[in-house]
Amino acid sequence: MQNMETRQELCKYATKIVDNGLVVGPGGNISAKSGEMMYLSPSGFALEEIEPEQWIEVHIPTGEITDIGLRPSSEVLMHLYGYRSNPDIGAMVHTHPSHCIAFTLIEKELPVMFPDQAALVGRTAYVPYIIPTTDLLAEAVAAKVTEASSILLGNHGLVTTGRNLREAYYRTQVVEESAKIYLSAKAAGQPVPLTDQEVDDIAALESEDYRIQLLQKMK
Ligand SMILES: C[C@H](O)[C@@H](O)[C@@H](O)C(=O)COP(=O)(O)O
Repeated sequence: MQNMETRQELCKYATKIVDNGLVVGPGGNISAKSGEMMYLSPSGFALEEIEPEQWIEVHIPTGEITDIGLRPSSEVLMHLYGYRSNPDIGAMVHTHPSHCIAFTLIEKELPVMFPDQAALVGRTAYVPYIIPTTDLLAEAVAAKVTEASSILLGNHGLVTTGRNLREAYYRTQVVEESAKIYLSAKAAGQPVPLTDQEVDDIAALESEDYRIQLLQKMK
């Protein structure tokens, strides 16, 4: 079996995603890149039920799928185009977090509100509702993954990217927490986000060390 380490890592984060309520039932799909291959969840599975050998191998340059008798996620194009669009991406996580979806029902642009959000995620992009699983949605997401590591999908969910699964997963958690904070602040009054200058100051501070410290803190 090729790339057992990547497959095991995928199983680990698939379970965390479910345990943290970021999807329910058979929702969501995740992938990780290894060389020219991506390993993607099969379609219709609850993420935590996927066994290491069931992750679907897809050749990123050609889109060729290694046949193991399971269908790849219906969002295969979204993952494929994402890796093609931004070669720095090592993992992609698509979830349906409830506060993110609620946020997109009333707003589009998620403001940057607190330092960990600025440092770990930065600005979140937005794609209006497009029918799931379509080439159109895949193209729209691929156009955003060069400018943002998190993309809210209107009336649908969230896509995050990272250099690895851990980074993409933490970003999912932070964006969901941000949407939750925004919605509770909005219910109480008018949220006051960080200014552009304050966000840029965090980005300037953002030596790799600072990010790594934050990531370790969040372990
Ligand atoms: C409409 C689907 O739920 C879509 O959002 C899809 O991305 C999903 O979450 C699960 O589909 P797969 O099991 O095919 O990955």
